[in-house]
Amino acid sequence: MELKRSRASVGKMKTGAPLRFKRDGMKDSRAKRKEFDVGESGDRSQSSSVRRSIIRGDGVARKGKPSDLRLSQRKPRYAKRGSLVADDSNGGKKSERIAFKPRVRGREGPSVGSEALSKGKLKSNEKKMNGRMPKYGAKGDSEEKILDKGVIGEEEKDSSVEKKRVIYQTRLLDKSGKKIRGHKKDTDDVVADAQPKKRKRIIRIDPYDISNKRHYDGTSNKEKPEVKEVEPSKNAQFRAIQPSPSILTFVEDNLLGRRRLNELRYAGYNVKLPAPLDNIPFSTSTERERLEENVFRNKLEFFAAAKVSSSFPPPLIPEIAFAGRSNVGKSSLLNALTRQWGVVRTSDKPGLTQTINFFKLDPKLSLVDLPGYGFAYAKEEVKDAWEELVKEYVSTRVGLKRVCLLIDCKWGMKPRDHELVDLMERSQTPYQIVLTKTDAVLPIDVARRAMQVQENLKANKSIVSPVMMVSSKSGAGIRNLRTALAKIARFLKP
Ligand SMILES: Nc1nc2c(ncn2[C@@H]2O[C@H](COP(=O)(O)OP(=O)(O)OP(=O)(O)O)[C@@H](O)[C@H]2O)c(=O)[nH]1
Ligand SMILES: [Mg+2]
Repeated sequence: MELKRSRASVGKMKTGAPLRFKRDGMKDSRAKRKEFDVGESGDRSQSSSVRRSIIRGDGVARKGKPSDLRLSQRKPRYAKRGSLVADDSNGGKKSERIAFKPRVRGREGPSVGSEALSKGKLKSNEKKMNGRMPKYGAKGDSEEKILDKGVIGEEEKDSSVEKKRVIYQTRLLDKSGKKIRGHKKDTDDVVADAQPKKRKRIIRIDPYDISNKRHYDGTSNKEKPEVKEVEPSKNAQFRAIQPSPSILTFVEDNLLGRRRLNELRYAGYNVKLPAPLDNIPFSTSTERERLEENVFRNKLEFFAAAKVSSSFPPPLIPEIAFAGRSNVGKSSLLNALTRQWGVVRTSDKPGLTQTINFFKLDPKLSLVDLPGYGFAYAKEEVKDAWEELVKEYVSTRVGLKRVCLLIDCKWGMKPRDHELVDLMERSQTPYQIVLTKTDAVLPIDVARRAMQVQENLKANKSIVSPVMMVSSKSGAGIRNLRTALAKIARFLKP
């Protein structure tokens, strides 16, 4: 066997580039593989540290470093897919692109023949490598063939163009329009693609691997899961409320709920005022004079505060109390009713009013501002004490003519509100529900809330109808509440 040294490789010998050889009579692809195999050892074989020998194709052993052997056993670095190598087929002038070398598992070692592995450690190492490499048997052989096909050079590529006879199965119909089965028709010869076909990627599945399998959890897909009837949320329940026409009319007539300025303007209100509907903040006595109810024209005067029941003033004058959760707007409502802003202190911080405050409005009537219950910026024990005080007041106070139970229109009645209602029911204290801050919600929601409260408490006996709806900010509904409360004063005896 004779090896030809390519011109290009001879030229590169001086510069340390790898050598390339071509055997006569060997297929080009084989020859190139030989190039790769012998590759790196090239001129390094001149090195003094001789440990191994590399067998050349003609059986002559060449000396080289152990690394050379390692490299030769590995896939050559420059034999990557699409890499360029010099070849004398082109006269050594140009570099040519060789075909893709497909990756082949387990057969990437040197393709030296068994006769070549006759000397030294190389043989034993090669054997070791072969022992380590997975053996695919017949498959490996086929892959070897693919490898050979894969590395064919340009010349062989041209020669490997073969004409294939491709048979297409066409559908033929008989006269009745039925399909004639099994008819094959020869078509024209089709020139197959000259490019070598890409090898199909085979994914081997381990039949014993259960890591990716679904575990059977005992329920079959056919069985329909029980559909639990989910109770609609509180919000959904609220949205489903249909207010009565009378409530809706009342809301519209009194411009309750959130309104646009234009709407108020068309209704004849001076929107430049902070509270155009009824309230005139920092009102003077002349403005109070215009109030429709005499009793509310009087000056509101603070006369007592109580932290405990023992410090309640004597029940000489009939009282109307304002109860409710903290920050619901009790103190603000007192100011709005009397058009006397600043007499009763208000704050956006829940828990401002901490004592029971008594205000004299008329020789026949006093208004009582109660501390709130529920959330407040105060210690738990203090809040509990307020609640107890309020409960004691509404259930035992002599001369208490009515309790206005204020409910925030946005949030509705809470459990503590119901507690107080129950208490007043037990003590037969007359109470009236007043929805506050109606300007913060839509008119329809004001109506819904009124409807909801009315429905919830319709069985109660001490409740005074109807449910009042007010806004201390816009003044909506204040006039109606005034009228309702003035009636109490009218029939009272001092
Ligand atoms: N938007 C709007 N805000 C209001 C209304 N009434 C009161 N407020 C506001 O609500 C906050 C609380 O008002 P207060 O009158 O102090 O409430 P309260 O019930 O006396 O509160 P406590 O004394 O802490 O129990 C204040 O910031 C008021 O401006 C109303 O009708 N509409
Ligand atoms: Mg208050």
